[in-house]
Order: sequence, then structure tokens, then C-alpha cells
Amino acid sequence: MMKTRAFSFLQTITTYTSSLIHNDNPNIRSTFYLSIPILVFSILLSIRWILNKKNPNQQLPPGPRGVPLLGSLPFLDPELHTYFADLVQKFGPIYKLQLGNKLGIVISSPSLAKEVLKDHDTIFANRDVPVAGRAVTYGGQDIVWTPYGPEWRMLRKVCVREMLSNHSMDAVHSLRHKEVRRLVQHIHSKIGSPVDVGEQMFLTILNVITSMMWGGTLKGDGRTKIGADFRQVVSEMTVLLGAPNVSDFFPSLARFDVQGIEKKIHVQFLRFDKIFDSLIEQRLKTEEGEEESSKDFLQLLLKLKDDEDSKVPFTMNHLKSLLMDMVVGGTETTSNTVEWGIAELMNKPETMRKAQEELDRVVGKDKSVEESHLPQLHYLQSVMKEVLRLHPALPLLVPHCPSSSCTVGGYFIPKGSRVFVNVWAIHRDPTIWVNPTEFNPDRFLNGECDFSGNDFKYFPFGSGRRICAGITMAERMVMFELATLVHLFEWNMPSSGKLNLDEKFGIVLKKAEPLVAVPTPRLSDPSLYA
Ligand code: HEM
Repeated sequence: MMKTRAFSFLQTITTYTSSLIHNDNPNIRSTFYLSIPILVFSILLSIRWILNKKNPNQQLPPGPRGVPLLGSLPFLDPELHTYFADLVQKFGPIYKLQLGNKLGIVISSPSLAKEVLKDHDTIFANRDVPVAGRAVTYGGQDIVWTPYGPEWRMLRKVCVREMLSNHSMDAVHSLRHKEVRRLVQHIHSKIGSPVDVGEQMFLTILNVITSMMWGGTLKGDGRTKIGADFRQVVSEMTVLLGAPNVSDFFPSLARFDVQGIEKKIHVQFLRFDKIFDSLIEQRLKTEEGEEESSKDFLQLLLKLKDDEDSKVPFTMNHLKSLLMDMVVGGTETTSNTVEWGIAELMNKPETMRKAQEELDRVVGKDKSVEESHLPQLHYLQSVMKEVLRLHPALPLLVPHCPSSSCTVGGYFIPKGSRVFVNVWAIHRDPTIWVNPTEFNPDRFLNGECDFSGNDFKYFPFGSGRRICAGITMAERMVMFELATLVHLFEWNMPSSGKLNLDEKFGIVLKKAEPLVAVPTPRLSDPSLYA
């Protein structure tokens, strides 16, 4: 039946075509020839559509229709994490969004996240490098954006082994101690006046990271002034990295940089690049005269660069990209988490009191918090987990990109799609969490969830091969800063201020309004603040 219909359809087309070709009117003939490419294109599109329909393995996930050419781009809300979460109601836990020429796939359930990050880990361990990411990492030569393969493995191994492992962290324990003491002194000097909590956390983690990397810290006036500049640069970079960019969705338009994102981020990039160049130059100069200088990360990297035997060459661009990853990737994520922690505790005084009681019990009222106390602070660990549940620093992780086409949730996911795993939405799913929007650290007290990425209802650091490279440092710094601030100070809003817990999306989630709070000393021994 089908065959007969197809045959008679073909016969009609052939007769009609032949009449047009042999038509005496030259206008009709030329119109016919002009319409051939359009006809061929339409036939090809129809064949693709029919094939997709016929083969269930090639069925794309559902999703909004969008408008011709642009797809859903005109409707994207800048608060991508909540916008994506809202669409789940209509399209379910896996849906597609046509973003210009790019196909976006949004995943919002534990079982689908497991398929992407565990079952098909190798395929999804790739990245779709945005123009802005490429611009700040010497063409995408860092850990975050390098495609999955030997180069990425080499970079990640270098970083984790030499700087971010438990062993390396233990070796530089005194640097963290020194910076946290400096933080306490600074806050104590501001007693009774408003303090920008996020800024102070940022300066502390920045100093920890830079002192580990090249032995440099900001002190005195420079700590606040230069540190605040650094913070602004990092913050602008992460906002630009998270912003939807026409150049990514229409690569052929990338050279026009329609929104000016590449230009803006390049300006910020140059500021860092200049700092890195001068640090490297200084280090190379001092090394000429020294037999054995201090073994910081930069020195190890410079040595690696000169190692001609290594299988994957380590270049100066790799070196600078790694410095960039640590400074940009490690600072805002960590400092925003502590800022959220203090804000949530201030908003729920009974949780603040519980945390303080635990600190008084474990540390005492006559001592300062040391890193050795942290494993015994079970309630505070639950506070940290709860903060990262409600406000995961990277709410959509870093988007993944399949290196070959595959099937997820029964749907076809084409090679090269941009895959957003909405960990923020999973962490607030009412079918998984009781009263999901309530800040309640008690839910973690049974020790059930950890950061290993094996539990797909809770994975603030991601999961699988691309899991965060800095978990050890992040955990230690968040806990150490949080414990110290809660143990030594009471925090209140300025009389004119109101605590605001709204979020603002960038690639890194932040508070819509910075937390500016007034500290007062909590303990009576003045030597704890010196
Ligand atoms: C609370 C603090 C932090 C959180 C919540 C966090 C979270 C994450 C997440 C969700 C990812 C992406 C995982 C994925 O794509 O699936 C990531 C990647 C990464 N993070 Fe973190 N991070 C934090 C702190 C740090 C720190 C302190 C460092 C280093 C100093 C760091 C270095 C990195 C790097 C290098 C990557 C890229 C890994 C790769 O692509 O292979 N992060 N982080």
C-alpha cells in the first residue's frame, strides 16, 4: 500500500517536473531551476525528520519550540538555574533547548545525572569550550576547558599531586593558619562597624592560594585595596563566563563579538597575564643565583616546563593557565560558600547557637580553632553541607559535552551538545528532600551524604572524571574560616540593614546583595584576637 502510494507520488512529481523543464515560457523555466536548491534542502530536512521519527534511538528529548533561527535564545532568563528548573515542570527531567546553532540539553534528576556523569562518564568528560573560557585560558589550555585526554590528565595530575592533595595541603598548614589569624585581626580591628564578609573571605583564600603558588601575599593596606581589585576582576570574569554568548551559539558570528563579551573578558585576562609574567620573570631571575629556593608551586611548574623527557609537553601557556585556574576557580567558589554560611546562620539563630555550642565544647572558650579540631565539628560539617546543598557554588556544574552521540534517559544526545546538569534543582527537589528550601543542617547529621560524587542526589563538587580538583582545599578552607568566624564573633545586621538571601547567577552562584554585617567579640580572652 505504502509502496503504491510512494510510486504514484513519484510519478506525479516526474510528470510535473518534465512539464516545467520543457515549458516554452523562459520565466517559468528559470523559476524552476532556482527552486531546485530549496526543494533539495527541504527534502533532506524531511528525510532527517522522518529518520528521527522512525528510529526511536534517535529521538531527541522534548523541549520548547523556540523561534526560527534563534530557538530559545530570546527567552533565556539571566538566572539560568531557576529558569532551567522551572522548565522541568513542563518538559520533565531531561529536555532540549535549541540555542541558536547549538543544542542544549538540561538534566535535572539523580538517575539521569548518574547516566551522564557515571555510566557514560568517558563520553561526557569533554567540554564545549565557550569563547570567553578560551579567551582567559590561553586558548583553553587549562584543566577546566582542556578536552578529556592525555593533556588534561597531565594537567590534572600536576595540580592535584603538587598542590591540592591531602599531603600537599598538610605540608602548607602553617600558611592557612597565618592567613586565618590575619583575618581575625582584621575583623577585630573593625569591631562594631560593618564588614563585607565575602570580601574578607575572598582576601583570605586568595592569600592562601597565592602563597602556596608563588609565596606572595597581600598585607596591610594592599590586602584590602589590591585584594579588592583582584576580587572585582575574578567576579567580572565569572559573570562573563556564565553569560549566554551569541558567539557560542552562532560560531560563524564569533568574530563580530556581538555582545562584546570576548573583548571585556580579554581586558580582565590581560591584567592577570601581566601579573603572571612579572611573577615568572622575578622567579626566573632569583633562581639563577640560588641553588635551592623555596619549593612553591610555581617553581615546580617551571621545572616541569623544562623537562624535555615528559610524554606530554608542558608549555608556558599550560603553566599560566594552571595559575589562572587556581586563582579564578578556587577563590570565589570558596569565599561565596562561607559568606552564604554566615548569612544562613544569622538568619536562623538557633542553628548559629548550636554551631557555637559545639565549638565551645570541642575547641573551648579559651583557645582558637585549629585545623586539627575540624574533623570533630560534626554539626559545623552539616552546616557546610547544607550551605552547599542550597547554594552549590556552580549550580549547573561546568557544562559537559559528549565526544560522541549517545543515549540518555532513552533519548538521543548528539555529539557536541552542551549538557547542563542542574545540581541546584536536584538539591531542591521536593521528591528527594523534606522541606527543600528550608536551611536545616540537621538533615546531614546522620553522615549519609558526602562530597565523593557517588550519591546523585547530592554532588556540589560534581562527579566522575571531571569532579572538582580542589575539594580538599575547599573543604578545609570553608570549615576553617566558618569555624573561626562563628567561634570568635557574634554577627548582626547593621541597624539600617535587612538580611537578604536572594541569589544571583554567574557561572558561580553568589548573593544578590553582599553580606555586610557587624561583628562583636564573643569570647572574653583578648589574646584570641591578637
Ligand atoms: C566550595 C568550593 C568549591 C566548589 C563548590 C567547587 C565545585 C566545582 C564543580 C561543581 C566543578 C565542575 C565539575 C563538573 O564539571 O562536573 C569544579 C571544577 C573544578 N574545580 Fe572546583 N569547586 C570549589 C573550589 C575549588 C578550589 C578551591 C579549587 C582549586 C584551588 C578548584 C578547582 C577546580 C578545577 C581545576 C576544576 C576543573 C576540573 C576539571 O574540569 O577536570 N575548585 N569545581
